[in-house]
Amino acid sequence: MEYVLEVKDLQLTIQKETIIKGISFRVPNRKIVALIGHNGAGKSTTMRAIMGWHEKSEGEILLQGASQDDDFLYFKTLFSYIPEEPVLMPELTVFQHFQLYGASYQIEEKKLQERVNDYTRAFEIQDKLNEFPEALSKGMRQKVQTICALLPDVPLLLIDEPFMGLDIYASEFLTDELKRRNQEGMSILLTTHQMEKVTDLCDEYVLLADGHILEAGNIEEFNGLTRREADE
Ligand SMILES: Nc1ncnc2c1ncn2[C@@H]1O[C@H](COP(=O)(O)OP(=O)(O)OP(=O)(O)O)[C@@H](O)[C@H]1O
Repeated sequence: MEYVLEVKDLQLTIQKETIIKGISFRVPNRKIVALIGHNGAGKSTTMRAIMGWHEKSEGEILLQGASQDDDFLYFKTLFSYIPEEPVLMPELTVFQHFQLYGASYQIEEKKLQERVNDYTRAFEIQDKLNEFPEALSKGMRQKVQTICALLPDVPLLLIDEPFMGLDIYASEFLTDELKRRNQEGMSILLTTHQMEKVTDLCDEYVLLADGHILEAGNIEEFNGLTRREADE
């Protein structure tokens, strides 16, 4: 199969307002695709629709050919997600979050332990394993969430503003790690407002504006975002 993700004619309505207005795009195998656009363009809503957090009103979403509508439990094993805002569970410690991800993605114990060690060291939170989220700074919570999503070997990683809130070292490590995991075969769909990350990391882009796709193509063809006034 040539594409890991296929979004076909996706339409989504929230409180009677159509937010996503019939978009189609694909993420090819082993590629990094940027979903870009101004605030409110519909990037996070599209991400949430792919994950099944928002019910779509029309269209189809396929991961490795498996439809979101057919076997959602299986569909969910094919991606992991870094949300824009960390959503950790207050009653679980940092390490328990990692164990939960290990169990839900059936990660082998030795591999889980290795990845937890490597990532907590790289993100400089190895001394926080027994802390609860409330004792962490926002950036540290973001790091925990990021590590959770990086633990499994999934075909597709979805990341919404991955660099926001991370310090410079963490941001550089994450950039390199995304490149490395991509080399190993993981495809990535990410949103970011940091255009230098788009050109550094991504192979292709999809430019959203007001719930439509304005342009899409190879990253070499990307000319940057015009000012919002110029779009209207
Ligand atoms: N739960 C909701 N209820 C009502 N409107 C919503 C909801 N979620 C999103 N919207 C609206 O949908 C539109 C798209 O929002 P979305 O968060 O997808 O944009 P975005 O491109 O991710 O923006 P940003 O760059 O600011 O994160 C906005 O007009 C927003 O107000």
